[in-house]
Amino acid sequence: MSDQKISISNGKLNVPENPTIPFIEGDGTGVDIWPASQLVFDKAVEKAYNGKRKINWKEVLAGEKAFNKTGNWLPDETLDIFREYLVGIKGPLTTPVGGGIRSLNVALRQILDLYVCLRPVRWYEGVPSPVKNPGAVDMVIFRENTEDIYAGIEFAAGTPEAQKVLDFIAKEFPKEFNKIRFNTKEKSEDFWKMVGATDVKTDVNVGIGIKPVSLSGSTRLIHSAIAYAIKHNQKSVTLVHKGNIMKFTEGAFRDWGYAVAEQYFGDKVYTWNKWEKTKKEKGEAAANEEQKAAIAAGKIIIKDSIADITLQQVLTRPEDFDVIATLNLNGDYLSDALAAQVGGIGIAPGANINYITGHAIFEATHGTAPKYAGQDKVNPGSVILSGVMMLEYMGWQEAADLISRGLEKAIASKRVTYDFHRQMEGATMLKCSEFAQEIVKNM
Ligand SMILES: NC(=O)C1=CN([C@@H]2O[C@H](COP(=O)(O)OP(=O)(O)OC[C@H]3O[C@@H](n4cnc5c(N)ncnc54)[C@H](OP(=O)(O)O)[C@@H]3O)[C@@H](O)[C@H]2O)C=CC1
Ligand SMILES: O=C(O)CCC(=O)C(=O)O
Ligand SMILES: [Mg+2]
Repeated sequence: MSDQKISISNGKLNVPENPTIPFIEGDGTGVDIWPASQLVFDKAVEKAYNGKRKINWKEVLAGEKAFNKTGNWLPDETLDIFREYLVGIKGPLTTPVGGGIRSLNVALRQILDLYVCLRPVRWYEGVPSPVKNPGAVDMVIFRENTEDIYAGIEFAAGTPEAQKVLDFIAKEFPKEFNKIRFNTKEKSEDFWKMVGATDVKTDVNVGIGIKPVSLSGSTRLIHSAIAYAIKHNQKSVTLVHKGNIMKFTEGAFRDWGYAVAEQYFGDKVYTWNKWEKTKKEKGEAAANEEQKAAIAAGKIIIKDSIADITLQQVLTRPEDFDVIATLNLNGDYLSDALAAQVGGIGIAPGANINYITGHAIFEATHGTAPKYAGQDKVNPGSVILSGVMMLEYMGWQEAADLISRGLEKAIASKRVTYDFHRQMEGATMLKCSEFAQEIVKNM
């Protein structure tokens, strides 16, 4: 098949009839999920466009497969191809805990500057859920994808690098240095007894991590979230942060968020920042009246919520949340927690997008689930729905709709993979590949 590239001009994607789309199969359960997903995508495109359109899949390497074949975890060629072809899709990649390589998933997002991690969370009729009213869960998470502690600026305890940073803080910021508990490696025997250990002779003590959060990084993420809320007629955007504790990173994210809303979106939005101002000047009743009028006029409410209570409230009052804009780590936690409410991680899709350059890589929210690798067992729904997001992004809505419908019907007929089967009464358990075929049958 000829090599046709997706391109972008004046902010609009140009998608040829037979676009080449690079994909990464993924580690672990990637070998099961990818072929199942590709089958669904190809059948949907064929059915929607009677063979007039077809995706030309191009495998690119990353993770274990890349390392085994090339000695490199993330070959430059893979990055070049994603740059060149604009839109791609990937399976999960393994990241070891503690030592070893840094996350390839995070590296792809950072190197290609895919600053929005977009994770919609909605319920499909019939999907088993631990909450009473899963239908009320309909949120879209905009997770900042390039900064925060994911920048990976960390120094292991006991290394000369960590010591250098500690020495710098001791010299330049003595007050802050004293806030670092156990800031010296000189410890007496009594000290080690006090922490519950004996016989410890080690230089290892304080590991250091740095959390960069910028005005530019926050602005572009929050701008995208509000623009999305306007385009999709959403009622609110909630800025989720832990700004009471991390004042100049997460607190700044909130303040910059309100500034973005007021500066760029003017009378399309009403912010809680404005509510506070009116309350101070004219009292609470006047502020409430102002907000009520803004809602009646169809304005989007821009509000904020502290991260810990947010994790409770998305469970207890999900109808209060529409679009959520948040920092990288909060977004990671929130997306797995929210996925649980609507059927779990096996059906939670996502996309990494740069809305300016048009680059996008679609990927599941879950990881490699290594204990199930190669068993043809896990739910391919998360990658399949990420593919639905990709088709929508390309403007191939008809193919996207066919897949959504096929998935809904497969679930309604209770023919599902193990994760849904264990929560459903009277369901038939299908393998990963069989569930994909079931979706195709129901398209
Ligand atoms: N973007 C990416 O590529 C990501 C990669 N990772 C990486 O994946 C590896 C494993 O991470 P881990 O924390 O175990 O998280 P995983 O998401 O891989 O797995 C955790 C659990 O989630 C459930 N699960 C995961 N995938 C599916 C699926 N397709 N269908 C049904 N259930 C599923 C399983 O639950 P149960 O046991 O209940 O059946 C599984 O044991 C790590 O190396 C991590 O860094 C993690 C997240 C994202
Ligand atoms: O990169 C990883 O291994 C984990 C990433 C992750 O948890 C996520 O993107 O949600
Ligand atoms: Mg995660």
